[in-house]
Amino acid sequence: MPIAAAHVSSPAKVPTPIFPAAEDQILIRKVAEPGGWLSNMSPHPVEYEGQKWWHCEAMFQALRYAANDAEARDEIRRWKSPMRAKMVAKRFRDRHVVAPLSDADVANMRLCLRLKVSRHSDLGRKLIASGERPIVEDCSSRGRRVNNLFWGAVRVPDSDLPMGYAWEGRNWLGRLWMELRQELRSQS
Ligand SMILES: Nc1nc(O)c(N)c(N[C@@H]2O[C@H](COP(=O)(O)O)[C@@H](O)[C@H]2O)n1
Repeated sequence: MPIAAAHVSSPAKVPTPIFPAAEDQILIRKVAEPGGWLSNMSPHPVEYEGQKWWHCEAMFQALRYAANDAEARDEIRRWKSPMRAKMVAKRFRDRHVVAPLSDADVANMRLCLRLKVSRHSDLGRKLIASGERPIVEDCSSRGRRVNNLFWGAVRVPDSDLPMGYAWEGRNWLGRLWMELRQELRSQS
């Protein structure tokens, strides 16, 4: 599987899907919660092109900047707090070479997850052990913002459904984890 960063492409413009909630789903919320190891904010360092990143969040945010934009990339990379790295990244947003929520952004997120499991093999095993359980980044507490509905999903109450709600969102983070799980399983 090629491990290389992607570059600019256009943001997706399709209606936000609704999908069912499942009893056995794994939720990505806060790092300290059970599905927290799947969050980009979890304290699992990754390495890419000879550089170490404290967590996927910093690397993912930095990949939106050109490889030779050392000012932006180095400033994002130095923060051990993932939220801080994410916030600092916004300072340089007028220099993005990868548009947030674009196909290239998704490809970079895929790269980050692959690097995470390739460096932390226990996470790869845990992922395979999760079987077919749906994985959802639950952004309900953060509201229906475009980025939340893109990387994750929010609960939509529906008393006719067994769980009492459905999900609204593209759930790209959850989908990429499920895609990687499928790949790892086929290799094992
Ligand atoms: N604001 C925020 N707080 C958290 O606790 C989060 N887990 C996230 N989600 C992550 O943010 C990344 C996307 O960044 P952009 O909003 O597109 O800049 C991605 O790693 C999400 O999983 N956000």
